[in-house]
Amino acid sequence: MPGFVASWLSIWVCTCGAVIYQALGRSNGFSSLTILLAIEIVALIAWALYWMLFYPAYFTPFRHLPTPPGRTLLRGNRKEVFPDYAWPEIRAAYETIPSRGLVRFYEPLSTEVLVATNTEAVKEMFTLKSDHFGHPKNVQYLINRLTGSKFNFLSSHGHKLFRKHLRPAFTPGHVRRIMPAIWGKSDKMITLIERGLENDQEPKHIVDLRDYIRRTMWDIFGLAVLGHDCRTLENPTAGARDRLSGILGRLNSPAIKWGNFIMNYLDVRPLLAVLSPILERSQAGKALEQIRSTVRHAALEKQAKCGPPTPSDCVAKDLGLDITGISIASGIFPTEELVDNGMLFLTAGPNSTGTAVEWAIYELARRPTMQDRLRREVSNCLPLSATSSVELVQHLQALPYLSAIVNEVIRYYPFVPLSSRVAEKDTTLLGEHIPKGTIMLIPVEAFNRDVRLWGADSDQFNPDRWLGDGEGSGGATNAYAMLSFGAGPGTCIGQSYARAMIACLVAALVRRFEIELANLETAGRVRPAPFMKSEEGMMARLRVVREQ
Ligand code: HEM
Repeated sequence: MPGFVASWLSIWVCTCGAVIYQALGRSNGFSSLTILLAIEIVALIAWALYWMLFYPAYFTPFRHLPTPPGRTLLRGNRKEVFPDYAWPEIRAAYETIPSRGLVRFYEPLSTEVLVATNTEAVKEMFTLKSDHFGHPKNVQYLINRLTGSKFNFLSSHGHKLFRKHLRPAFTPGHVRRIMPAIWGKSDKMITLIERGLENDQEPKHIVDLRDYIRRTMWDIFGLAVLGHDCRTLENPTAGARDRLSGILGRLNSPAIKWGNFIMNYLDVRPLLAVLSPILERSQAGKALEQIRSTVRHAALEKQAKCGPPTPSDCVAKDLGLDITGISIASGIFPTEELVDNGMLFLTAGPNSTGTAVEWAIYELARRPTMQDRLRREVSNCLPLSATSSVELVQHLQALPYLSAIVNEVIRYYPFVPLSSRVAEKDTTLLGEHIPKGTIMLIPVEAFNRDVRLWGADSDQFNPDRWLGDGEGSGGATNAYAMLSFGAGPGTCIGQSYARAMIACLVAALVRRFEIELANLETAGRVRPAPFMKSEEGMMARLRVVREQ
């Protein structure tokens, strides 16, 4: 039973009790309010004892499932009530508790969740019964607040339509067509970094690569999603991008931690709806509103070109290669849905993709031989003196070692290392009865590095696994071994874009610069947040590579 239902129920029962007590005239001088409070406190203690002590030990329907030892009432199976990183303890449970696909785990205050520990459980949840399992309400709320989009509340029918009509904008063939635009922005980034290096008198100039990568990503997404050049590379402080990055960076603030924690027990969405006008006036709200108005403007401009939206009319009007243009050409999305979709792409894409580029740079800086090998491959395809023709740029995507590095970064550094679902109806999983409301955790990082799925070197960063026989699979033995993009009907629709963007930015950087990190020792530290992101970013020392 969800916590908030139980608490409301107990309060309601107690209130009735107090009223009956009062009606029977047995108050003996105590005020009815005192009695009411006393009864409610006793009931809440009884309720807490039941859910924290007796339920996990005797009443849970999952009592036959294995569970990590050493649970405490306050912290559950965690070491802290507010751990900085949620995923390592879940990964440990995955790796150390023998199970047949499900492990029982207790969050602080003994909230019970189930951890999926084999690919069969993931396949059933993500693919075979994807409409039985949705995103938990706190995750939905967070996604909607961060993306400024109502997308996540789509019905499964709405979701199918969304996927069907957007598919043409996400095929590998379409992404190949926009590769030159992605490369153009990557090239611009290199020119600006070089200019910065030339203007600097310091021989040991340190470049904040995170900042360049973020700006480049934002510009690329502006083009890919809206056909709009945000020109953030040229104007570093332009627009809402910086404020939005700041907001995403504060995801582990105490307010968010507390909010998330409380939402495990109480449904506070009505309260948040009341607070909505205040939240909209916050820095985050204003940044999102500014981006939303840019998206709306771009969508309306394209719709105006189109006239009455029938697919054939719109295609003839050349709405561009961007995702919004293609969505309008489908003729099915009303303006506000176009805006919601645009917001989702603009807020979900740049951060995850930019983070993957950072991790690629980190690994290449740690391994100069790997870096040289990649530089040779990229320079053979696209020599420094060559004009970046469309064909050459498109060929980048087919470079085996570059693709191997991109795939390995995505495997080794999943942006969302711990994914979650909630059972939206009574259902079954691996033959277990799963009551509605059960929270499921999917330890993505543990699957991505599982020795049983990837072999003995599963915990090493090794792009070679994606070459030769491993091409396409990385040598993994199961289609559900890599979960960085999710799986099933809700899998990341933007993965071809992500791969193309990571390939272009990494190729452009490595082709032009020999990269060392000034903060090599500390750059690998992960920021406390739900995402796997470096705390400091990549502070690089760059040496320009000259034509031989
Ligand atoms: C390395 C980069 C990326 C990673 C690691 C990533 C990861 C993910 C994951 C794990 C999901 C599934 C979430 C879930 O079901 O819980 C997802 C969904 C999604 N992603 Fe990505 N993503 C990346 C890049 C992108 C890009 C570039 C775009 C847009 C161009 C994008 C757009 C989306 C959308 C629209 C969904 C929702 C799909 C649906 O529900 O049908 N992502 N992404």
